[in-house]
Amino acid sequence: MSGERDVVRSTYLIETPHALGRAAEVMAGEQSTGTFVAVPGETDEVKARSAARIVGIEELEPVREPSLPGAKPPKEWDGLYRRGRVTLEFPMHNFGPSIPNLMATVAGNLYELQEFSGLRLLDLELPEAFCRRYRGPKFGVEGTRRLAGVLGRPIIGTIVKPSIGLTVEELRLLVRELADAGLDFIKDDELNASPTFAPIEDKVKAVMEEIERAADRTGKKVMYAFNITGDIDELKRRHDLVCAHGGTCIMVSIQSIGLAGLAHLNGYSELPIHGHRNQWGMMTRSPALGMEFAAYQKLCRLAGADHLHVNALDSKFYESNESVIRSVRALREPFAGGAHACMPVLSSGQSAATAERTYRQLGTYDLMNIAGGGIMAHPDGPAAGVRSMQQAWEAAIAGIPRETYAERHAELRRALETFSRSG
Ligand SMILES: O=C(COP(=O)(O)O)[C@H](O)[C@H](O)COP(=O)(O)O
Ligand SMILES: [Mg+2]
Repeated sequence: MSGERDVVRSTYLIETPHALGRAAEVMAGEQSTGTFVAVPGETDEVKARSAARIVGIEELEPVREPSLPGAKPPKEWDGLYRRGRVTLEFPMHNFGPSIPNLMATVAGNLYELQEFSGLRLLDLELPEAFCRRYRGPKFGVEGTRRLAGVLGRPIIGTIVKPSIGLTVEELRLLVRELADAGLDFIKDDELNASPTFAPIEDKVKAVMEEIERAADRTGKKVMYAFNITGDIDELKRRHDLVCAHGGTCIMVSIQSIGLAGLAHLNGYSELPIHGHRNQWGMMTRSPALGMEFAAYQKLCRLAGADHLHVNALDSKFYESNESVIRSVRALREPFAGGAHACMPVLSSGQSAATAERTYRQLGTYDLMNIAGGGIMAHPDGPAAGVRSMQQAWEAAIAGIPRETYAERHAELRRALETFSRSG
């Protein structure tokens, strides 16, 4: 809905030695018209114009130990840290449809308030005005599929491994092998943007020569996500460089360039933007701090991420499969009156051994499944690694048990022997 008085709603999990209502008042006050003491300028008119409102408090089970250090209890205290879900409503005219200023309001100083021993942003409800200001992904799932030429199955890809250290000539040979093996997508690791021993200018030239040569042979143009992460002026130069060489994708570390950097890039980008969420762990791993992916992904999508990392099922990271499944589903949900279609990127500890369960649990193949070690470390080499991933997904989509399919597909069989983990 859009109107005279658009509002943003933000929902938090809080933990506090104070009464929940008192703690919610502190949050609402500090993030809008109030401060630690009443100031004369905070008139009724000012409050009517700009104060945040508490629109929901739901009490949860209290705890005896604080999740975070530094909370200061009231003088009279029963020793409990109360927990609850609090929803605040902010008039949007306090910050306008501006992601950087929205962040300062809904995810700013409130994390430091001494009234709290835990505070986590769970979700955000944004008005349509955000959708009008930020255009969101230009390619999304459809556009990426069109450019990569992949329909009816996931986009299967790899991360160049070793992540960092290959010379341009070593990279060239690897790309040649992967492209010849029929891989859909290759990406730089987040550790590898423009190392001085393999500057991006040389990398792009060599990689695109190999990709074009393979396309001439096979008719298939591999999508390569070049990591263009850098300072703001470098983003434009590097984007233009990739375009000039016929590249079809760029990648950025979203936290490194910031959401405003991403939105700026999206303003002129002619290519799908592959959003890598490294550093996200420090914003989310503590359950009593940071934010949920439900909130974060909306901001990334508005700012223009065509692809967004969600970890993966059975990955090498701490995140549970349930949480990954929630993230994939969240990316499909429209919000703020727009679709912002964004492709989930399942990456981290992936291999032919992870495909079957991934498909069974997600029930969709509208995703990118990307395996670094799972392709590079195939016992018969990267090309066999590519084929093993393709075979694993063929079997999964056809509903054929992977062990059955592996009887007639040697690459899959060898991959399962190598990468299957218990559990
Ligand atoms: O950063 C990530 C995930 O994002 P991305 O995969 O895009 O880099 C992982 O650490 C690895 O790189 C995945 O490699 P592997 O498949 O060897 O675990
Ligand atoms: Mg990586």
